[in-house]
Amino acid sequence: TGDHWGYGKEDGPSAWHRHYPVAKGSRQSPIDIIPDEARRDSSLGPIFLKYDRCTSLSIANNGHSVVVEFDDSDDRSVIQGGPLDNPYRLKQFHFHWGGKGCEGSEHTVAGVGYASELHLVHWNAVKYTTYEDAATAPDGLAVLGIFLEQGDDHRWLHTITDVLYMVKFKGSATNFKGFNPKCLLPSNLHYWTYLGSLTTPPLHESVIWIVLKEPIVVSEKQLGMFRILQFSGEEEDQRMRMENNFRPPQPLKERILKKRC
Ligand SMILES: Cc1ccn(O)c(=O)c1
Ligand SMILES: [Zn+2]
Repeated sequence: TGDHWGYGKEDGPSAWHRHYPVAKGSRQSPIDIIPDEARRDSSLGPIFLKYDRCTSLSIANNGHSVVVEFDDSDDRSVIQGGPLDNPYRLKQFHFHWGGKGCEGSEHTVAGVGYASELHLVHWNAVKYTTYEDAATAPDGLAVLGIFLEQGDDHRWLHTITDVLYMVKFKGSATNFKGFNPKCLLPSNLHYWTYLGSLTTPPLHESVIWIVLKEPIVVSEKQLGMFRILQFSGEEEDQRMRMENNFRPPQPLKERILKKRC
């Protein structure tokens, strides 16, 4: 049992449509962002990230990425403003990355990918009772996407990379309290926004995407730490290094990409 999908040749993004036909839907993610084609929308205000009282709980390897889970039992940490009609509660964040020296982001900008992409997943607890309900609703989730560019060491990312050895195998998890993802934000919160989907199965078309224009900078050494993770469990014989866990861009179809400069 468990997930039958992955990022390999047989079970990767090009095969996901067999079990998840919405993969060929009208609002799939990620997309290639073409800045010149993004429409400036005067109704789009700034986004506000109220993470000061956030409560991280654990860090885990779910066989597809490394995920930091938060206590989302109240509105202590939310994203609001921008394209959002109400606050969305922070539930988890995770990363997508490539192989050594290769691109690994999900969104691309004018056809160019970044080394990695951080996704902060929030859900609409005003309209929906549970995350699961929100995850299937057209305005249920808001995911903040942040590009990671290779360069100097990131001052705070080591807080995460230092504990990755504890969640090397699929299904492993450990306590991870007191981490505030505010330290992973770039200085400028200008963004693109569009209506899309989860980028992993079940690929629900329930995400209001907010992708920041300014990447954060992390070192190749820090990126390399993510590659000690394995897709496979400790008991499985073939060792499968966790890398290239990204879905390529999907057709924009009838959607408009908007921006707030
Ligand atoms: C909810 C969810 C699940 C997977 N990914 O990649 C996302 O970006 C968001
Ligand atoms: Zn993601």
